[in-house]
Amino acid sequence: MTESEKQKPGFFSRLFGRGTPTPETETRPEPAAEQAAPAPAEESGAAAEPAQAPLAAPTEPLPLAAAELIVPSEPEPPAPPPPPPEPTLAPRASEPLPAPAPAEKKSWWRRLRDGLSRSSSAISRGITDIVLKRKLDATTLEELEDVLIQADLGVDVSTRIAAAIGKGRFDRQISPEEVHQVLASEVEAILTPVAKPLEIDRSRKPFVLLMVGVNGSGKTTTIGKLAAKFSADGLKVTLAAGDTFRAAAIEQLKVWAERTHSPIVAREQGADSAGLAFDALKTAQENGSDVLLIDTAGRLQNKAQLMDELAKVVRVIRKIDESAPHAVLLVLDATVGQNAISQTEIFGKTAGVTGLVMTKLDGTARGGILVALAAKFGLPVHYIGVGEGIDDLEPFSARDFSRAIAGME
Ligand SMILES: Nc1nc2c(ncn2[C@@H]2O[C@H](COP(=O)(O)OP(=O)(O)OP(=O)(O)O)[C@@H](O)[C@H]2O)c(=O)[nH]1
Repeated sequence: MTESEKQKPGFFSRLFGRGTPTPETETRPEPAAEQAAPAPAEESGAAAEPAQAPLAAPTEPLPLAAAELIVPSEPEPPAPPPPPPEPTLAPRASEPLPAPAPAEKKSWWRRLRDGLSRSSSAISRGITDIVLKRKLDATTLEELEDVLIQADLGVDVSTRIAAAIGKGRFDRQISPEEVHQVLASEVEAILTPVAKPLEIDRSRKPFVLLMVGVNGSGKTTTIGKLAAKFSADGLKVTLAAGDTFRAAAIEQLKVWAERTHSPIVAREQGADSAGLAFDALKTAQENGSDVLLIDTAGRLQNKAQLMDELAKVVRVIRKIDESAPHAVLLVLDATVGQNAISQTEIFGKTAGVTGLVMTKLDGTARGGILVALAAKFGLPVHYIGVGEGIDDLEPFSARDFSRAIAGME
């Protein structure tokens, strides 16, 4: 273990949401990585090309200055403390203790509904405060619009929804439920065109999925969750630890590889990620994988370098399969709110993004950003994440999301 890894004791707890790592996991040598190591792509000339070739068509010059991508998102106010536990009567010594209820696994709808509760309660509170007091008029509608803007739905979407609420109801006293209904159906109408499942083309062997996104957006975790899903569907998956910038990202992916019994191609920190992707594609072809999931670095300190690196990864894997990558998924962290718009703009134009995954919708009041993104870019939304667990990622459903964010049961 390197010094830098030793200094990151919180990594495994972050990954699993619990205690310290098992020693085997940390120290286990990675056979697939060793097998992959002898044929570095840069030595084969693959990586020696100039970095200017287009990453994916259509490519355009970078639209924004590097500094814009670096802008940290405004810190979100912390979640309110949980309510104090209900007082309970201690059982008398003579009474048998009730058997502990088996921990019931929450349905996806419940997890989604609970996950989005910070977003939905902020909206619901705002709506109730406004419509219970007054009839619907221009001022009320403007206030409703403000509530939606504050929940990160964006100005255009909020104006559209406020107009729909006002339609035929002007000068009437309306109920919060009526507003929730309109909100849910307007949001669903915006989201339905983008709610598209990720199709794995089985004729591509492997189907190459490039995962992009800024540091900490949840890329590596999402790769792990996708690997688990694909494996459960009977697909053979290979992982490529292409975020060679961070030792922790490589280790994290190795853990997911172990958990999902997937081969992994990994190298030491600082290795050339394009060379690694090249080796990974070769390995995935040789081992008969159906899907190759490639992790990438997402550091923002130097945007041009980041994009060059992504371009190089694509150029190099196209030496083996010119149709690859078959999908480029941008992973976005919902908690960054409006910052997700500039991330989508930049990665969309320079990395040939074909679809989105939004993570961390749990515990944020900014879930409305997904609606703003859908309205602005129309990019397919394939999956959403509402937690760190292996099952906390599901295909995106416009209806479920719109009902959850509107606070409906
Ligand atoms: N609450 C919550 N946490 C998540 C979700 N998805 C990922 N995370 C956590 O977000 C943190 C960052 O995730 P990573 O997968 O390391 O992000 P990354 O984009 O690979 O980041 P780098 O490795 O730094 O490039 C981890 O602690 C994950 O467990 C989610 O849907 N909900």
